[in-house]
Amino acid sequence: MPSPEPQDGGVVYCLRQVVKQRAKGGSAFELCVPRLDIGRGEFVAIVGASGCGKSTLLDLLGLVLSPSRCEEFSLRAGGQTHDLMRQNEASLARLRRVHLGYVLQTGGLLPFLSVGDNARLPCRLNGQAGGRDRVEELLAILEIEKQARKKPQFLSGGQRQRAAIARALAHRPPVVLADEPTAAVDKFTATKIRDQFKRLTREMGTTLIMVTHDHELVRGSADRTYTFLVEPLDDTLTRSTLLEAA
Ligand SMILES: Nc1ncnc2c1ncn2[C@@H]1O[C@H](COP(=O)(O)OP(=O)(O)OP(=O)(O)O)[C@@H](O)[C@H]1O
Repeated sequence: MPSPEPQDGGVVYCLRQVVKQRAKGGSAFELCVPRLDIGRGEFVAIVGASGCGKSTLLDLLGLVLSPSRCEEFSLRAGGQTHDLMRQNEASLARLRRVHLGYVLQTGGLLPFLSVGDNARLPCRLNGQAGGRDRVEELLAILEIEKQARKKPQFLSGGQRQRAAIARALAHRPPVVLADEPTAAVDKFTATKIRDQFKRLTREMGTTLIMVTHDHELVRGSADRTYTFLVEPLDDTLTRSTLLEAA
């Protein structure tokens, strides 16, 4: 499968002193990312216990949340460096649509579309030609080509996750973000999906950023693993700082 862009080892995300504060009820949470550089084609795992800020970090990287403050927060994609603090909603939406792919915990497929139409949707939204062939190829590699005409509800959990992976990769984004993509399947299936996902993204030169609570799943497989140091600062404020795991 050809790469969409040359693998130049360049940085895709650059974060410096990024802080996101969230408040709920009487308590507040602060995610701190002192420094994070994510390279093209890397498989980066983000691991940690419930509530440590994994989804908050993924939502920042997915341009769904914006930092409360930062020194630098940029994305290199499409041959340009985008200062993410200087984009309006429309340009953030465009960056998301063109350059990012998502796999959600439960697939996030549209129930009224077939698996094939779900997977082709990003290509259609981006006006990309060749989506049909590309999706057929991806479904075959992911061993779900026989499910292409079915609605998601008729698939097993593992098949749904594979369909979500096909959809995330169909428009050849430089970055794919996956939030607990194997949480709903057994260990054997999770390992198989992880390996297929990793192989496909590697072949395409796509950066894969995967959130998981399951350290075992990514140990020895991810290029780098990050985790969090969680510190209660007082009765109402918890700070969680991103650290590279040993
Ligand atoms: N919409 C929100 N508004 C305010 N605070 C929130 C919101 N969503 C999450 N939080 C808080 O932010 C903190 C981090 O939550 P986050 O969902 O990022 O953790 P997580 O590691 O992904 O957890 P889990 O593994 O349970 O999904 C938690 O203290 C949570 O209560």
